[in-house]
Amino acid sequence: MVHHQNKAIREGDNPDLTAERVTGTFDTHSMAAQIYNSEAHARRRREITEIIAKRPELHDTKPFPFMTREEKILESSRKLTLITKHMNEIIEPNNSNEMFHLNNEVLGIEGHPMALHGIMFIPALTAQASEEQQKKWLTRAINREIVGTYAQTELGHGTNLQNLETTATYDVATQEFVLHTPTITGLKWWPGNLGKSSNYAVVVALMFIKGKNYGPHTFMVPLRDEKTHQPLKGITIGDIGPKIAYNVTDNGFLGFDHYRIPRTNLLMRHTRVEPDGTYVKPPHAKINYSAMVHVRSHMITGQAIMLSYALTIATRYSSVRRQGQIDTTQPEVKVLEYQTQQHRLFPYIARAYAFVFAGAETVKLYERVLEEVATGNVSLMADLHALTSGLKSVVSHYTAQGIEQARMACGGHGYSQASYMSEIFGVAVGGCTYEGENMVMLLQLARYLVKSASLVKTGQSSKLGPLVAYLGAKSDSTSLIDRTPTTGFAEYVKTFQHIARRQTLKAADKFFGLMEKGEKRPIAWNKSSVELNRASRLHTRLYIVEAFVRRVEEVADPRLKEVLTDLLHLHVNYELLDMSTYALEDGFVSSSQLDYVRDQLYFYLAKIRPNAVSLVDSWEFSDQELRSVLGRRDGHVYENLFAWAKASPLNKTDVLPSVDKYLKPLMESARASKL
Ligand SMILES: CCCCCCCCCC/C=C\CCC/C=C/C(=O)SCCNC(=O)CCNC(=O)[C@H](O)C(C)(C)COP(=O)(O)OP(=O)(O)OC[C@H]1O[C@@H](n2cnc3c(N)ncnc32)[C@H](O)[C@@H]1OP(=O)(O)O
Ligand SMILES: Cc1cc2nc3c(=O)[nH]c(=O)nc-3n(C[C@H](O)[C@H](O)[C@H](O)COP(=O)(O)OP(=O)(O)OC[C@H]3O[C@@H](n4cnc5c(N)ncnc54)[C@H](O)[C@@H]3O)c2cc1C
Repeated sequence: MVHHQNKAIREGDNPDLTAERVTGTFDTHSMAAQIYNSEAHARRRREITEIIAKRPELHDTKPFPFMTREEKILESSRKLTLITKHMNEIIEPNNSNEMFHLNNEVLGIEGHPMALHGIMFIPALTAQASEEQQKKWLTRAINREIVGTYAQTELGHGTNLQNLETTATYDVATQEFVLHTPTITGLKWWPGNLGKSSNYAVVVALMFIKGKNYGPHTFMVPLRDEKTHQPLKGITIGDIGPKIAYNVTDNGFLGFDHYRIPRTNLLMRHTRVEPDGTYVKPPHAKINYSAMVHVRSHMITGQAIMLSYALTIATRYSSVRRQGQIDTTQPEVKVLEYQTQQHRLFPYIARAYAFVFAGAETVKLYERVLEEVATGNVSLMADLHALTSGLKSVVSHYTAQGIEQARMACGGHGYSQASYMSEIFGVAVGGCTYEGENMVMLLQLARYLVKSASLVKTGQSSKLGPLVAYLGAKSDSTSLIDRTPTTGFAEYVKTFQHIARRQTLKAADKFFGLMEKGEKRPIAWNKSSVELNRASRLHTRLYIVEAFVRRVEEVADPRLKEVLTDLLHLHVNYELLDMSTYALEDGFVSSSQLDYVRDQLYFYLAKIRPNAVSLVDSWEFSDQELRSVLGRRDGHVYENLFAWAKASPLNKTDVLPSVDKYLKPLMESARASKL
């Protein structure tokens, strides 16, 4: 048997797809180790996939698009129960990476009844509950004796936390907090799994003590009777209805009617209220926002994975789909031969790699900050907040764009739910909104950039943190791209730094200038906000490029290094063209340099072409995880599309009741009236 570099090759596969895999120049298992940050983790992913493949009870009983929402919820609860029962046979206990993979394989991306339990409820209790509180709730939560969510957003307020309407008023006499929803707009609205699944929630409410508003605080709140699952007295609760996607998750509403909880249900790791109502403030005003920072830090990787789902589907399909000719004397070509198709897909393949590398760095920083905050050191919280705010916005935005490009690259079949593209898009695009609407989060990063710009302007560049140190550096007078013999990326990085620096300083100038002219700070901020967000995007895109460069520099295997270097070339040239307005406007890059950048882009599209399928195969998504007929590993698309169509519930009978009831009588009466 021949050992190929691409480990996805199997006998009997579509030969067009096998031919693509044979040309791969690198070992896809080794690339998976880069993507998943260690050989051990990549291997464990494969082992988990194999275990699941052998357990039919963990497979979908029918394709998700053929199920109603109720059926999907039932099916996902069945599988959730099974994986909870057999968890220790499948994954290492408490390994969140393995749990994430297990969920993606078995439950899929549409959510499940305990999605928020793992993503926010447990992280909130871990970071914000005191040790005593953790003994009481965290162990029960980890054991899944109770199911919880994170209830913050309201019908009338999501972004602006200071104006939430839900109040928690301290009653000194009974040592209780009274939770209350004063209006319809104060109903909690959106929290995942709040509607039907959870019996507890970490609720965010404005805390009032003796008439004083202490702002948003987090409380552990029982919602339903633990035995009967009936809502408790004083609680109004339900599902908010179907959404664009993510419909297995019961996003919910919640109202409180003077609902009492003990004082000790305020999460008190960092903040305390004494029995007499004395408030002990936390070491950082935003420390209670930790569950949001947790998701923002991890969702970068989650988004990269969803982008890669779509790219895997589109790249594999483009290798088996033949349409038209390039040379009219030759047979029809694979659509992947078209430069336009390559240009549509390959830069996003590069972005997906860039995002997953940036995501890994973000999680590392998050874990460091989590450890430091636990010991009272809050010095890096602002940096982490700025970084994750920018990354969640930029990455979710390009992920949604990339998925949509991948869908269109599949032509008509991309529009069928057999491709699963619409669900992948719908779930991923939610990331532009949840955990902070993208524009709002870019503005959070902009606050950090403006402060940094002000240090530069006042000659205090030495005080700049490592993420923004480049703002204090001097630019060359022009970019040296194409003017130096070096094949490295230093000139590109310098050019991105120049662009981000110039835009940041310019936007900050606009903001400070407006204030100097007498505008009040918030008005000046609003009038500068488009320019400020441009700076945030450019800063974040620079960070992503740098994270990509750092990773490529670390890679030792020469075959991997070569293909990753090709991808990085593609990435920097594509990004620079995409932001060429900024590069051209002060003459830092000339139009002839941009011609060079364009040529480089086309060169690397062609160079990557033989590795395209191997680059997407390296993510090692199983068919069960992808849930896409078009993206099947074996490339047998057409016969399976036909089988899928035949399985459509509409094809259970030859004549639908709607035809019997309406269309037949309509046609009959039309015929009769002609007589
Ligand atoms: C291996 C595992 C892989 C896992 C992959 C996981 C994938 C995950 C997929 C999940 C899928 C679906 C789940 C969806 C779940 C969704 C949940 C939610 O959406 S929960 C609700 C989220 N809501 C928000 O994000 C609201 C956004 N709004 C805010 O965050 C705030 O209101 C904000 C920040 C806009 C303003 O806050 P506030 O009004 O309090 O601020 P001020 O104006 O008073 O002060 C600003 C000041 O504070 C600093 N700040 C703000 N936040 C933080 C923070 N978190 N940390 C540190 N500092 C913070 C800010 O920088 C300003 O500082 P300044 O010095 O004044 O400039
Ligand atoms: C799939 C999904 C899952 C969710 N899960 C949860 C959950 O589990 N728990 C939870 O509590 N919430 C959850 N949410 C809610 C989510 O966090 C909020 O919808 C999100 O934070 C945005 O807030 P909003 O809806 O109030 O938008 P708005 O703030 O009303 O945004 C509307 C528009 O106003 C703009 N805007 C608002 N404020 C400003 C500003 N200061 N400056 C400039 N522009 C501004 C925005 O950019 C946007 O264009 C979820 C939402 C979704 C879609």
